Amino acid sequence: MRVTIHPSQLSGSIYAPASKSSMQRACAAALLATSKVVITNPGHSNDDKAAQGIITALGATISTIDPETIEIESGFLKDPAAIHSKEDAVNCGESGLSIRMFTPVVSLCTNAVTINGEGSLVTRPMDFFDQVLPELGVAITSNAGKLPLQVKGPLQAKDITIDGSLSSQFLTGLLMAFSVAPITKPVAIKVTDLKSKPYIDLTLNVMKQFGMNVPENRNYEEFIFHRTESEIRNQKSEIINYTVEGDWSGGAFLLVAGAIAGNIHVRGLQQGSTQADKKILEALMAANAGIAMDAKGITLHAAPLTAFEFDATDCPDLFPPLVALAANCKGITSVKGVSRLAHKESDRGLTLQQEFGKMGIKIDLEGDWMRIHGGPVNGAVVHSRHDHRIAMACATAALKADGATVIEEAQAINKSYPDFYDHLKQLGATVDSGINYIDSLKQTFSDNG
Ligand SMILES: O=C(O)C1=C[C@@H](OP(=O)(O)O)[C@@H](O)[C@H](O)C1
Ligand SMILES: C=C(OP(=O)(O)O)C(=O)O
Repeated sequence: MRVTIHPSQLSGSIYAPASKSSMQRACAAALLATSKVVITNPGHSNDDKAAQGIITALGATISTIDPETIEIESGFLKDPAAIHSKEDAVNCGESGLSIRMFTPVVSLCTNAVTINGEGSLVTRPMDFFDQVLPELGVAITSNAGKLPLQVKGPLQAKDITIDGSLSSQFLTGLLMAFSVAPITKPVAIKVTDLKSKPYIDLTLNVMKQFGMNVPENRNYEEFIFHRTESEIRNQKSEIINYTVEGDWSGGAFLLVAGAIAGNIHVRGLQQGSTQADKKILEALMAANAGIAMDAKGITLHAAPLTAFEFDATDCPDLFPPLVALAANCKGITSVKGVSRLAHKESDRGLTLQQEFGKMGIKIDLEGDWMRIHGGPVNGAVVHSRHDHRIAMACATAALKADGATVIEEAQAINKSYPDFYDHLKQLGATVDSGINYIDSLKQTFSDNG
């Protein structure tokens, strides 16, 4: 799909989408719950759907109550001594979090399960599991550290040391799995060089809200599970209600759009959230954005923006919206943490440099630093590179370009924020989407032979 964004002035009010990080964790926690779970604001991104597909394959039943509410009944732990998955294969779609969080959970099963995925996920590194799972009694085969994986448990919770420098998502998965695995004495996961720490706060926060066995967090270096088997089984028996948080990662694009082309009001982003990408507020303030917060939400209006310095090591998903912001700042903005971007849906340091280069924005990559030279932004033909955040970054910057910007393979946004272009339109942006005139001519010619 090709989407054209025209330079636009935004106004009005919009709700941020549901957080896929919050929703996917809620799906894992619901699978591991022994009582019924009601989830409000479940989201409908591809990653949300992948997580729901996985827990269904593992044996959970999901019922839609209304567009805003689903119910999950699991039974996955009904025989804790012999956990069995309903199906012998799960598909994680394109979701890094889902595969890395659910692989340890799937490894609790006594039957062999194949874990696969699609798109960019097949090239993302999973060799962590080749090293760690055998130490926990799990037999694993992989395609030289990539998908597909096949695991056969059951996983045994034991003292272990892991490397947290590539991704926090592996630790999230181990924390979920260890919380239900039988133990007779305290067990510790030691972590070296943990990155993306706030995502672990989100994991622990979801576990707490579900009444799970939450480990003691010793300065993100050691996570100690103290509760023994009989205490773990004594989980909450009443219905668990969980509301998926608004998404600061997708919301960051709306906030930047408001800062460069607004006057808009963004609702549904909790200021007390543990989400890493809440840090976008600090960047907006450092850039002198016109921003005001009240109990109802965040108001942004276009104001002269200045270059800033920012460390995105622990919130790597902010790089794309930060580049859209920095492209509209006077001066050279420096963002730290480029090394965290190599293994996302694209190699984001490079794809941002290349796609924004087409829009006339120069980006230098200097070791772990990205230097973004402020605009003017040119309208151009850019490509999503099959990465949702690249598509949204280009679309956001395009609001202040000197002409129309065409985004190819623009449907990449469906991974996290399927309503993104519609939300821009609701805020008054001129967005043309669907098959355009040239595509329809091509289609006509091929139909006519
Ligand atoms: O746990 C999560 O929900 C996520 C963790 C982050 O990954 P890393 O821990 O690999 O940085 C982030 O980039 C990803 O989009 C979502
Ligand atoms: C990298 C991302 O997600 P994941 O790792 O879960 O695929 C993202 O949403 O930008």
